[in-house]
Amino acid sequence: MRATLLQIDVDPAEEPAERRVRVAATVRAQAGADLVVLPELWPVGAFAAERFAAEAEPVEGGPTAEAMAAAARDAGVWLHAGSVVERDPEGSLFNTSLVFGPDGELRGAYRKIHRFGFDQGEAALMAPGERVVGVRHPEAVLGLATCYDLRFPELFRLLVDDGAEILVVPAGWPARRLAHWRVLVQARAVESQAYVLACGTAGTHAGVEQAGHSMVVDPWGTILCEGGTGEEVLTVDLQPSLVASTRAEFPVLRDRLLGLPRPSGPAR
Ligand SMILES: NC(=O)CCC(=O)C(=O)O
Repeated sequence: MRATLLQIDVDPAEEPAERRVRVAATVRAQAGADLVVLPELWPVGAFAAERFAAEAEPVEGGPTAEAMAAAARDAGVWLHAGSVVERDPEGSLFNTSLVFGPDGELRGAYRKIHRFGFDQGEAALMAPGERVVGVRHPEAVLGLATCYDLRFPELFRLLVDDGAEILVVPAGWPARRLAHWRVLVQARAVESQAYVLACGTAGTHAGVEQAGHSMVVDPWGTILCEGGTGEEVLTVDLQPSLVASTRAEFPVLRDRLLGLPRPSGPAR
């Protein structure tokens, strides 16, 4: 199974509409891939909070969704189109990831559950998602998470319990916390015994330098590829059967002790 991560440079000098055209052309150039992955909020930038409301769009029929559906169809690829600022019919905003099949049909949408910003930016402007989302790709079950979600292993446990074999994580991660990113991506792969495809943005927008360093990690925790800091296309071959064989040979997930009582008082 060939996976391609498109690490996109979010340059504020390029308008979202121009970026959509450029990214759609890059997706079209990936014919032959089994899965193409884009980063979090690449049309506007994950930290460009002042533009979220103006760039918000519906999940179906919005400019990013339309452009990505057409690009997936033209290339004949499964496309995790990263995320967009979604505006729902009631006017609430969400950070929503979209997955399209090779026919251009929307196969899954995930609203980011953990919003970043500690009461500012995304956390102040967007509503949280409330649903754990998996998508059945012909080769493996995809488990969806977004950026800051990486810090919440309990979400990944739920994804694994729902059958996820490839965890797909679009991100807009700052360079300042690159060390966290690398550890967290690897940790989610090791504890889940799953592939992690973590696709970040490059460049600097809203004064926040992006880490880049998109990564693919296998179920044993081995880093199969890692990007640099600029715009980049990373292609890697995955072996989905490795998920089941790793879980069978080293059955750590089987040893989970569920239902432990919560501590009844402070530890002494
Ligand atoms: N876009 C994000 O979710 C950023 C997350 C982040 O910067 C962090 O967890 O650190």
